[in-house]
Order: sequence, then structure tokens, then C-alpha cells
Amino acid sequence: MAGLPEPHGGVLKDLIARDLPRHRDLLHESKSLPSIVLSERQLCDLELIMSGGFSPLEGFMNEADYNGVVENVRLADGTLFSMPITLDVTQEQIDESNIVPGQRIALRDFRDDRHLAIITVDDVYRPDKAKEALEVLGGDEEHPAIRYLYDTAGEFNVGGKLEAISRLSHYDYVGLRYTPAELRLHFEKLGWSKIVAFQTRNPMHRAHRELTVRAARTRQANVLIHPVVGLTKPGDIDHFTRVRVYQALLPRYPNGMAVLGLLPLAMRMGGPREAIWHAIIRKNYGATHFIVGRDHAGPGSNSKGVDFYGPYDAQYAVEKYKEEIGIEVVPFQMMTYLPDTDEYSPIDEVKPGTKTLNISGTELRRRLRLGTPIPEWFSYPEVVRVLRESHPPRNKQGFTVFLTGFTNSGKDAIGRALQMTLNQQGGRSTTLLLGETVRSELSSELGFSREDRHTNIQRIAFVAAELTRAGAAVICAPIAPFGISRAQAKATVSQYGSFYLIHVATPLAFCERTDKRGVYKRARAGEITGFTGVDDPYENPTKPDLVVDASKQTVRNIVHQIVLLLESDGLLDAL
Ligand SMILES: Nc1ncnc2c1ncn2[C@@H]1O[C@H](COP(=O)(O)OS(=O)(=O)O)[C@@H](OP(=O)(O)O)[C@H]1O
Repeated sequence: MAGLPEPHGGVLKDLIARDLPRHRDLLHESKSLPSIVLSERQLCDLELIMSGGFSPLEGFMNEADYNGVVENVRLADGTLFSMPITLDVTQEQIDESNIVPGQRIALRDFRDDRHLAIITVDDVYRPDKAKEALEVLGGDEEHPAIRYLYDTAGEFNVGGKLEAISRLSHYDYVGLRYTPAELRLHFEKLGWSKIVAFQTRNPMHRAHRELTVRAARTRQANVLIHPVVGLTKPGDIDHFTRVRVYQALLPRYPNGMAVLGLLPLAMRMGGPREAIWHAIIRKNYGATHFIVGRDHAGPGSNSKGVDFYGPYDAQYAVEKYKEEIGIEVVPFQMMTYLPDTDEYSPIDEVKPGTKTLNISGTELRRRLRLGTPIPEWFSYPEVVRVLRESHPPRNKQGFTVFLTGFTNSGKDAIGRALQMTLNQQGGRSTTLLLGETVRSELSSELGFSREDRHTNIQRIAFVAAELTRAGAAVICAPIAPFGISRAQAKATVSQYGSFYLIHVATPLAFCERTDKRGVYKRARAGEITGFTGVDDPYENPTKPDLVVDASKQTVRNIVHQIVLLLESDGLLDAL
């Protein structure tokens, strides 16, 4: 393939293509082998080993390669490689699957149980995690990949070469998931010989478009937008939204200048080591140039506000190994907007005194949350539209109002009236989960022991969370007598939207006196046992968002108080 760089180590290790002729035999054999079920991160690594993205690797690293990479940034044969690619296992897995040298083991996908590859075990070794943490990731115990190493990864690594049985199954953006061989072919077809690859785990805006075009212009090259869709930093915008953003941005490049391909990489956020790794991967995909920005693949700062890496550590690292990386690294400073000339410029090229504008990630999230304008100098309207769809403003977000209190405290009447009020306002569908309804529809087999009540509340929380996520207004009105159950419900729902705990603190005597259904009377008579307030406890909430009392306030008045609470958080702003 004239023009495109040689893969790292000289040969593209496309194991899928190599082993395709033996597919049936390998699949057949795998069925009689012990197996290891791979985690999400291991699957990402497997996919890139099998496709050749990690060439020259043909498997998970054995001890010699692992030690070489950790200590010297090199495989045992001397080839530059910066990230340990290891298959970690526990002692139980070793015992269960008889993981010993020479043994062949099937590697399975946890999502669908398919056999994807067979590993022939080279060795099983105990990695020096402290050394790996220090040498590869910088040693800060708060680093997410170091936490993974200590908290999630098994105590042992299994080294060995792979034979590929099947590609991983994907159901999203399948057409954009090029393997290195496919992308190389695509470049060849397009007649491209110089390609600047751009790595990203964030949405792209005008600054990124300017940066990539600038890099391409200075090198007379085309652009590969190569975002990571495997595992990125927790809290990142989900890849579904991001890919829609990239797709929206693509037509903003001069005709035919850029291609979008997705990379199923599990990032380690390893800064300098990761930058070298990223460049090697992009070389395998056929890129000739690779952009390394400020704080490339860095996880930001730790809880004390100390940065895990210096802003240009990654650029220094790729510079140090540039001969061996064999792909030209294009270092980039932050881009900033110059309003007077309506253009973007690397910050180090801005003349002193020139006016500049920036919108930080935090500020962008704030504007999305509030639905306030995002200027066109910052992003394109079509990109903003995609982001707004995934980050609706407060008045389109779902929420849960959780009423807790004694039977006949008025919580059901308040819930019903609140539902009417919200329905009148419109804009969201509203769900009312009364204690009684849930007991008959979801929890009919449960009784009223502490455990059963807890389970009941967690079921309510699960439903409320799912509905909140979908943008609904959810009103729950169980007794929910225990603090721990309410706290867990709050945690479950809060992942997706606001949760309001309203204590309907109507005194028990009032609830009992006005009880027309006669349940308290039956409880007092011993016909119902373990009845809340009679012979079962109710723990008053310690930090409710609102306390109301139906013996002193009307339902209308209480609903109004709740509406004001929701309004103060912007949830009821006119649509
Ligand atoms: N032993 C006992 N203790 C408490 N409540 C009892 C009991 N047996 C039946 N009931 C009736 O069941 C209704 C629903 O209770 P909850 O599911 O809200 O209770 S809990 O939150 O799970 O503790 C609840 O009605 P509402 O409060 O009107 O919803 C009770 O009247």
C-alpha cells in the first residue's frame, strides 16, 4: 500500500483474517475447552489485538513482554510498546479453568457468551502492580487506572498468543467501526497517502475542527477523526451522543477532507504512556500523522487538585520516541477564539493584548442544563442540537417526588392532586405509584417485614429511576418507614434526575382518627399485625426536602408548596 506507513513491527497482525480459513475447526475445538469470560475492558483489548490495532501483539503479554513494557517501554524483542496489554485472572479462575502453560483456553464474551478466541497459555505470572502503577501511570493512587489495577484486576496475568474465532458483535454504528485493514483499504481507495489522525473522547466543536484542518493544511494531508468508543473516563458524554456529534460535524469539513472511524479502545487515561500507545495504534490504522494535544489522555487532577500529569508530558514522551513511533506526531497547543477576527488560533501564537474567548467544559454543561444559548463561534448549531437532545434543559428533565408517611397521612390525596396539577401544566407524562398500587402490581408476594418493605421500596425506586431517566414526572407514595430504604431509593433515582423527599408528617393520632377505611381499628384489634405506627416503627426522615402536615394544611396548599419547590429548581419553567 504505497504511501501508508508500515504497521508497527512491520506486519499488520490481523488475526481475524489470518485465522478465517480455520474458523470451523477453532470454533469446534473451543467448545471442548475450558473458558474465561472476558470483562468489558478485556474485550476491548481483545478486539484490538484480533484486528491488528495493537500490532505487533498477537496475544496478551507474557511476563517477559510485560516486564519489558513496564520497565523499558519495550517488548522483549526490543520493539517500542508503552502500555501493558494483559489478561488478568483470579486464583479461582486459574483453578476453575486449569490455566497452566500449554493449556488452550476459550475466551468468551460476557454479553452473549460467544467464543471469540483461543489463547494458548504461555505463562501465568503475578505482576508487580506497584511497579506497573508507578512506571506506566505515574503512581498516584487516585489515578483511575491504578484504582482499576488494585480494585478490579485479578492478581495474576495470563500470557499467550491468540487464535481468532469471531469478531465481536456490535449493534451500534457498525458501518463506522473500521478495522485497521479496512481503514487502510479505504484510504487507498480514496487515494489518500497523508492522513492526520485525531484522537478524542469528547464532543467536537469549532475549535477541534479548526485544529484538525490546520494540522492537515500544514502537512497537505487529509483528516481521520478517530474517536474512542470503547471505555473512556467515567462521566464522559456517552459515545452514542458523541458519534452523532461527529456525524453532524463532518459536513463542516471541506468536501471529502475528513473520514470518521470509531476506535473500540479501553483508554487507561495514562497520559505520556498512553500518547505513545495512541500513536502506535493510529499508525496501525494507516495514519501518517497523529495530533497530540495539551494534557493528552490525562485524567485531570486528583482530589487535592494536583494534576496527574503535566500539560505537555505526553508531547515530550512522543517526542522522545519519535523515530521509533514512525508516524509524525503533530503537537498542538490549546485553540482559542479571537472575536475581533472571527478565527481560532493556538494560544501560544496569540499576540499579547489580543482579545480571546473560551467556553470551558463546565460552562458548556451549565448552558446545556439551563438551556441558555451556546454561541456559533463556539459550536455549530447542528452539533448543539445533538447535545441538547441528550442533555435536555431542566424543564424537560424527569424527576421523582417521593412522599413518605403513615397510612392515611394524606400522602395519597397529595399524590393524586399533584398528578392533576402536573398534568395540567403538560410537557411530561406523570406517573403515580401509590403504596397500594405497587403492592398489588409489583410486590404482591411481599409482606411487611423489614426486609420485604425494603425490597418493596427498592422496586419502586427502580421503576421511578427508569421513568425519571425517560423524562417523566414520578410521584411515589408508599409508607417507606425506614431511612436506609429511602436513602437507597434516592441514590437510585438521582443517577438520572432530581429526587425530592417529602415527609407527610401528619400526626399518627390524626391519621387514625380520620381513617374511614378502618385499617387502624383492625390493626389495634390485632387483625393486622406489624402495622406501621401501631406495632411497627416509622423512622422520621432526617433531611427531607419538605415537611408537610395534612392535619394543619389543605391538600391544595401542600401541592402548591411542592410545585414551588420544583419550580425553584427550574423543572417547571414554561416549555
Ligand atoms: N402490616 C402492615 N403495615 C403497614 N401497612 C400495611 C400493613 N398491612 C397492609 N398494609 C397496607 O399496605 C399499604 C401499602 O404499604 P406500603 O407498601 O406503602 O408499605 S411499605 O412502604 O412497604 O412499608 C398501606 O396503605 P397505604 O399507606 O394507604 O398505601 C397499608 O394500609
